[in-house]
Amino acid sequence: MNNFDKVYHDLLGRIRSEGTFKDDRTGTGTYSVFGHQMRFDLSEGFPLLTTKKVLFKMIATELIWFIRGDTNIRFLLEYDNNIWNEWAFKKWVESEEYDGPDMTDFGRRALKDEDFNSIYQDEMKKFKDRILTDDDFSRKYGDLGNVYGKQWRDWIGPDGESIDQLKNVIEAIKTNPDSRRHIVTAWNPAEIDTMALPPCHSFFQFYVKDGRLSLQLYQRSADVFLGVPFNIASYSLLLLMVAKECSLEAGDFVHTMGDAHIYANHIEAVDKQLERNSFAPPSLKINSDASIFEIDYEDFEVVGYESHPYIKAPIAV
Ligand SMILES: Nc1nc(=O)c2c([nH]1)NC[C@@H]1CN(c3ccc(C(=O)N[C@@H](CCC(=O)O)C(=O)O)cc3)CN21
Ligand SMILES: O=c1ccn([C@H]2C[C@H](O)[C@@H](COP(=O)(O)O)O2)c(=O)[nH]1
Repeated sequence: MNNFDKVYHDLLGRIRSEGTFKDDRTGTGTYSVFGHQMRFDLSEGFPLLTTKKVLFKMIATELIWFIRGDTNIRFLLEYDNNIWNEWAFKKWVESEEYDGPDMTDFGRRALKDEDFNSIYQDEMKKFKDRILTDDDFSRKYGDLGNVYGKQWRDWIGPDGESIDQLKNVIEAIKTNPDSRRHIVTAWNPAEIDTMALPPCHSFFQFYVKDGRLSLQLYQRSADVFLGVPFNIASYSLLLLMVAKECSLEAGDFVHTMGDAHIYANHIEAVDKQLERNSFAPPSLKINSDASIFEIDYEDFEVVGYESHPYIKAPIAV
């Protein structure tokens, strides 16, 4: 087993053996542990898991969306990235303007009721088309509130001033590498209620030693089967980009989690994945000298990614 897949399988295995059942906001139910840490040494390759297929395009376009300070799903949909649809859709169907079929609790109902699921799929398709084609509609209902991108790039301070945390942290790494204050936080308590979902990957810190840049993330809540493979690759990609920007080598991505859970309806999928062996990890090339603020999805190249097939599982909304 390669080291990357191994530490991830260790977490799955730990939750399978020690995780206790816990109800959760989505009504799905989870097996959960509190407090877990994984470490990925990026000199060994790029941690895109190989025991199931993980879609790099979804990860890279979401990260570019954060870096641009964008909070509207239109950008994601332009790349056919559908991972945030449900949370924008929820705001739409709960709004005064929505007068279509009742979509209460659509996430869970779509799993249980086939007739409802087909009505839901129709409504979702109409919603996506409108986000892509209708500017006013998209401004109003495509926006997820002041989520990651807004806080990273345009945190509003007490006097209304804009704070660009990402730009500041990169400047500080370059000019004062030994600082212990290289921090970006998406957790803005004053704005949580504007957000479609309070930040899960909430807070990260950089660390420089011997020409190597490391990053540690605190993730308050971790959907270990669907979210975590994305989060690992996303922060590793961010680390590679910031390291390049600062002319440093990429060191370790340290992933610290609070409530690390497997949803009850992912257990079968997890057990299937746990039976698989890994391939050698891929590597990642950035084929451009553009700054992190200008980089495009097309500038990334995943080299040598061999994986087992997808394992489908429903997302808890
Ligand atoms: N319950 C939950 N888990 C999450 O991981 C999560 C949320 N909610 N809400 C916000 C974002 C959205 N994220 C998501 C959403 C969907 C997938 C997902 O379904 N992944 C599939 C393939 C997706 C596709 O093909 O479009 C996978 O197999 O990885 C992953 C991460 C991560 N976050
Ligand atoms: O990047 C992400 C975003 C979300 N998640 C998961 C973690 C939880 O399962 C849900 C959020 O629900 P809360 O009730 O707000 O904790 O989304 C993730 O793993 N990674």
